[in-house]
Parts: sequence; structure tokens; C-alpha cells
Amino acid sequence: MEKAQHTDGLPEYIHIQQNDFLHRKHKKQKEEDIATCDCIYDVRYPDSACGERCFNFLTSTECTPYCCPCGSFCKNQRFQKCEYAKSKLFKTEGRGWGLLADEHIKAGQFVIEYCGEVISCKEAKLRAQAYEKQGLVDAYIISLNGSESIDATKKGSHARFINHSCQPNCETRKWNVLGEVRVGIFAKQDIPAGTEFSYDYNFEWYGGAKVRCLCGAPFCSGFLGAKSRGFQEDTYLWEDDDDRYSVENVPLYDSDEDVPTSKHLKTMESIKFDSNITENHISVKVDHIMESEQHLQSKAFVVESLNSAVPVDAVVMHETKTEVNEEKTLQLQDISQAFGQKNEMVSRIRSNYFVQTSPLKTKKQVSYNGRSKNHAQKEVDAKRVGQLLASKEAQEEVYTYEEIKKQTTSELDSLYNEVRPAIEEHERDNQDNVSTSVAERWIEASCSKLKAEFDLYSSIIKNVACTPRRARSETNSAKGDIENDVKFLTN
Ligand SMILES: C[S@@+](CC[C@H](N)C(=O)[O-])C[C@H]1O[C@@H](n2cnc3c(N)ncnc32)[C@H](O)[C@@H]1O
Repeated sequence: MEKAQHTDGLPEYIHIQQNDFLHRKHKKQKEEDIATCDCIYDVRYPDSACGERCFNFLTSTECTPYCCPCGSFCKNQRFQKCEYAKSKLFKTEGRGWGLLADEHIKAGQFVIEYCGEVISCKEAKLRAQAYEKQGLVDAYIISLNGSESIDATKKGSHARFINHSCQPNCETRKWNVLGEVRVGIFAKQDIPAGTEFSYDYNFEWYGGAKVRCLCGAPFCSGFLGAKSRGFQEDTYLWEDDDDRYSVENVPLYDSDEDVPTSKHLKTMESIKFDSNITENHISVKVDHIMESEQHLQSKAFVVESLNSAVPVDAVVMHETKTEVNEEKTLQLQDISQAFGQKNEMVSRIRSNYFVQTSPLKTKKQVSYNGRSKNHAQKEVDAKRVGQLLASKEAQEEVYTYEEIKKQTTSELDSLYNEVRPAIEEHERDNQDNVSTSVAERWIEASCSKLKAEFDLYSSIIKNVACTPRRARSETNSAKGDIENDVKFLTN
């Protein structure tokens, strides 16, 4: 059933509660594909009718009506029966519209289906480009499987209004419903009424404008898609005298007023994904998204409720945000201090003991999607360190580790050339199109490189700290290269 929505200020779209198949017909479930569970309904235990122990439920498959032994009592037809949680649209500050819980939601509960037009990935790409040209800011295309996407731009359910958070209270899960894969939003935790729903978009960034993430989570990654490879290759470089990654060309905040209350926002790396969620479940296109000028102004988001039944001040963005009590603030300060101290120490070692002080060495030019990137990175000058060590064994140890590091780096680089065509050809589903054997080799090579780097750095630290240095007259610094001299911890 479709009906047009014209809620005040709400952009026009067609509201649907069933996916609309454009490039093919809805699959008809074959009789041999029907999975029948062995649940027996016991009137005393309502959960016996295809509850959490139902075999179909456990395999993320909905029971087929008229084939389920529990008949009309079957509880495992939530997508089919649109058993959504009560929710309400509201206007967020800075992130457009959002969806909030209009009742208490239990962890694991099905919240709503992400409905839209099911299109091929090729069509999704074309549409994304067209939306970019039209200047559409919000992205509604998610990936359904390797070859299809769901576009909720023109038609969709209320799930299209759920915003991204780096610390979400929901996640997407794929379910098999009568032979079709469908995407649902599920609660990751208990969600009190009045709280905004959010999930991690796992956003892939392939170019274009960067959208500042305004989720306000303490460990927010800063931008939508900041964790994706394309974004990282395009954006980050190792700063000169600072132990943190910094965003190239894009100031993290337009002004001091924009700086969110969390001190960690710009220094933290991305949080880990929950491995249970559907991988790469959303590859909302980003090429067309304009960088948001909107600001995160307060911890509790001001909400204009469409239905005045819920008082505006009862609405919160996330529990964590509104519950910034003293204890949490102290914890954050402790973490901040700990990181501060660690960074200070690392910074001291880097700048004083073995890192070049001369201009940044450009590591390499990496091409991604035909665009070249400046990857500047400080590198340890192992040769120079070795020259300053008095013990031959210590020198040799450092040189050996340096050699291993070079080898592992070049192995990884050549492997990247093997993987790159797959990535560039299939921008959206890059991981899906890299064969498992190559992916395994890639992981192995990455681990070897990391280990080699670790071995080299620890060898340098150990030897710099414990080995006597050569007489000044024997070192380069005597020849006027004082600027690059290696200072010793004992000095
Ligand atoms: C699926 S829509 C979500 C609903 C959207 N807010 C609306 O008004 O229709 C995704 C878009 O919402 C905005 N958005 C979602 N989460 C955001 C966040 N954490 N920070 C900034 N913008 C966000 C971005 O423009 C994104 O492309």
C-alpha cells in the first residue's frame, strides 16, 4: 500500500512498506525452498510459536504462512506482517529528519524494514550520479547484496529517516523472507521511548564532498565514511610534529564554536564494527553529498516533534549524550590524560631520538580511482640511527629489521596492484569482488608488514636506549649535520 506523505516541511517521497522491484519481478518462493520449522504451539507459552528457538528464526528466515506448524500464532513473520516498533519522525538539528522510538524498545527487537526501490548496482551508480547533479544532499541508497541496492530516495519506509551514528543503538540485519533478502533495522540495546534510532551506515566514500558527522558520539570518526579506504587515502596524512592524523584540506571544524564537547573527536580512529551486522550493509553513495554546514550545537538535540504527545525535552539523541554525568566526564578526562601522556612520550621519542627533523619525506604517490594522492609520512632513518650506535651488533640488528621492513612493504605494494583492479572496477562492492585467496594474502602481507615495522621500531628504541653511542667525531653530526643528530635517552 502506498500513500504520499506531505508532513510539514518533510521532503516529498512515496511511503511504501514493501520493496518495489524495478529491474525484475519479485521472486516467487518455490515449494522446495520453503523451510518448515518444528515448533509446536503451546497456549501456555506464547514464545513456543516460533520464538527465539525456532529453527527458521535462528537462521534469519521468516516462516512461510500456511506452512508453519504454528499457523496464525507464528511469531516469525515480522517483515511480512510489518510488525514495526512504534516510531515517530522529528526534525533534528543539523542532520535533517530523524526517527525516534515512540515506545520502549527491547534489545534485539525488530524496529522497521528498510524499504525502497530494488535496483541493480549499475542503476544505483547512475542514480547516485544523477542525484549528485540534482544537488541532493541526503543519501538513501543502501547495498542489498553483491548485485542489487535499495534506493529509498523517491520511495521508502520511515527507515529512510534513520540517521547515522558512530555509537549506534541499532544495526541492520538481512533476513530471508519468502525467498527474497530484506533489510531490517534491529535494536542493539534497550532503547527508551523518545530516543532517536541510529545505526552505523558503514558508509563507503568514493570521492566528492565530505559530510561532517554530527552524531556527537564520544568516539565519532568525524566524517561520514571516514573509515572507508577511499576516504582515508584521500584525506589523512601523518602530521609533521604532531602525533595524530589530520584531515587534508578540510578543516575539522569551521570555527571554535563547532568543536564538539568531546575532546576525542578529531584524534580518535574509527571504532570497530560489530561483526554480527551485515557486512557493508550500507554503501550510501557519497559523491553527491554536499559538505554539511550544519553545526552540532548541544549535547541534547532539540526536537520538533510531529506529534505533540511526546514532550520535546524528553527526546534525546543517545543515552550517552544526555547522561554525561560527572562520572562519565571524569572517565573521559582520564582517557584524555592517558592519551595525552602517551602521545607526549611518543612525540618525544619520535622527534628527539630517531625521526628525521628535515622536511617530510613523501612516502609514495598512491593512485585511487584515477586520482593521485599525496601520502606524506615520517619514516625512521634506520641508516642514520645505525651510524650513531657504537656496537656493531646493535647496528646490524637495526639494519636487518630495516631490510625485512623494506621487503614486506614491497610485497604489500605489489599485492595492492593485484587487488586494485577489482576495487576500481567495482567501486561499491570492492570487498565482495576481491577473491578470498587474494584477500587472505593481503591480510597476511599486511600483518607481516606491521610486524616488521614493530620489530624495527622496538629494535631502534632498545638500541638507542641501551647501546653506547659512537664518539661525536665518528658521526655525521661532526660534519655539520647536527640538525639530524640522534639524541640518546641517557643524555
Ligand atoms: C538516510 S538519510 C537519513 C535521513 C535524513 N536525515 C533526512 O532528513 O532525510 C542519510 C542522510 O542524512 C544525513 N545524515 C545522517 N546521519 C548523519 C550524521 N550523523 N551527521 C550528519 N548528517 C547525517 C546525511 O545527509 C545523509 O546523507
